Amino acid sequence: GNIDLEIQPGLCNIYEKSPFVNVSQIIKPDGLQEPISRPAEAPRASETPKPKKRKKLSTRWTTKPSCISDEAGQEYCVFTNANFANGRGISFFTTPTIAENVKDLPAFQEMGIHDNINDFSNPPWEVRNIPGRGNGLFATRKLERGDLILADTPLGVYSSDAFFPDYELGYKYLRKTYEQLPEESKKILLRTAAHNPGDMIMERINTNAFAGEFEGMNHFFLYPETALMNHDCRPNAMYYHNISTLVHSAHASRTINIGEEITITYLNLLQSNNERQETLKMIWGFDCDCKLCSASELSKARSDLNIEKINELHTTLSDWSSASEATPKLALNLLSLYEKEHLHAAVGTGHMFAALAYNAVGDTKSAVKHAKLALDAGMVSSGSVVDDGKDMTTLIESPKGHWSYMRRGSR
Ligand SMILES: C[S@@+](CC[C@H](N)C(=O)[O-])C[C@H]1O[C@@H](n2cnc3c(N)ncnc32)[C@H](O)[C@@H]1O
Repeated sequence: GNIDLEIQPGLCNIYEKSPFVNVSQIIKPDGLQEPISRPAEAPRASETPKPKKRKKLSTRWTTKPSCISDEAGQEYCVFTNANFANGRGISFFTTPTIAENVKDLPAFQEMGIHDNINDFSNPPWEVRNIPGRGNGLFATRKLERGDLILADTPLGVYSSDAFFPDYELGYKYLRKTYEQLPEESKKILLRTAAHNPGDMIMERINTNAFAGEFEGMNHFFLYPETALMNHDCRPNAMYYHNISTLVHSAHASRTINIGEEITITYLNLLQSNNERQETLKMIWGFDCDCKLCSASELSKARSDLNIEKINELHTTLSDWSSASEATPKLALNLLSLYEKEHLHAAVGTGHMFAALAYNAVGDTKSAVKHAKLALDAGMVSSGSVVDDGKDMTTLIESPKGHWSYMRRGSR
């Protein structure tokens, strides 16, 4: 299944949105990574980025693009830059317009931007093969919350529209995205799992790729090292995807002991046990036997109830209308539900809700406290770390000047 990425300025967020019909897919979104919705008119700190000095790199495609078009005449081409990310290479299968825009991204423009990325010389994990789940990553060093697990760039970025008009032809072009990569990268790509027989590249996209909107169209991103992580419904790692650098990174969301498997979630965790298990079976072809999936019926029912409450609290706390029933107390309830449900990765989001809820009733002291806690947890709390982080920083600097101040009056 595809992991669904919602792309935002500078970043993209991974969670379930529009499912990709047709493609069975990749890794799924994480319901915990949704940015907190703010009132539409709220000024966003992220709207005034500082201009960066950029060193121009050569961004020529290293292979002449080859193209197909659909019935409407829309062209999709294979674009490869074998020098991308210090020689790792990258292929796109997308429209010429998008390929042109991509060249302007910091990923292609900023010298040295990938210098510490794709470095697997001394990782805090090793790959182990476990019967019934294939390869997985296991910690070889103790990791603390926030520690980097890995950061990689994609070997392929594929528009979901590119290969559907005619599968046979589409697969031929998918094959080119692979063939045109450097030899070493081809090997890395082939090491990823394909859980169904079929087209060699398509099936790897289905099993491993993240899906999301990119330059206004749905795309799949194949991150080959990220792809080594197995799923758990209460994972110990969180990931985020930076759409301007094309770097995907995973961090520990709690302490991970030596020998423990490092896991992420493939789907929105804020669903019931049955929903999650059905999706995992249907899209990734496995019966989930993680701790939560194997718990007693009673524990699962309790957990489902907590998840329902969490979803309700998200809705209430995101309501900035005059009828809003949001209070700081509800935000604290939310935080304790995350704890109870072992949704470690969500703690930052919970503090963010609390900071806003306190500030909205004029308790600036508690607001600043929670904003600081949100920032502390921030690295792993949210797909929109950049925006939310900036928002929290603004709140800490001047709670009374923040858009949320007294928005809900005093209660
Ligand atoms: C992104 S890959 C993960 C790495 C994969 N195990 C490998 O060998 O490269 C996704 C595939 O791994 C397997 N998988 C992931 N999580 C699993 C789990 N919790 N239990 C069993 N199989 C799992 C499934 O076959 C799934 O389609």
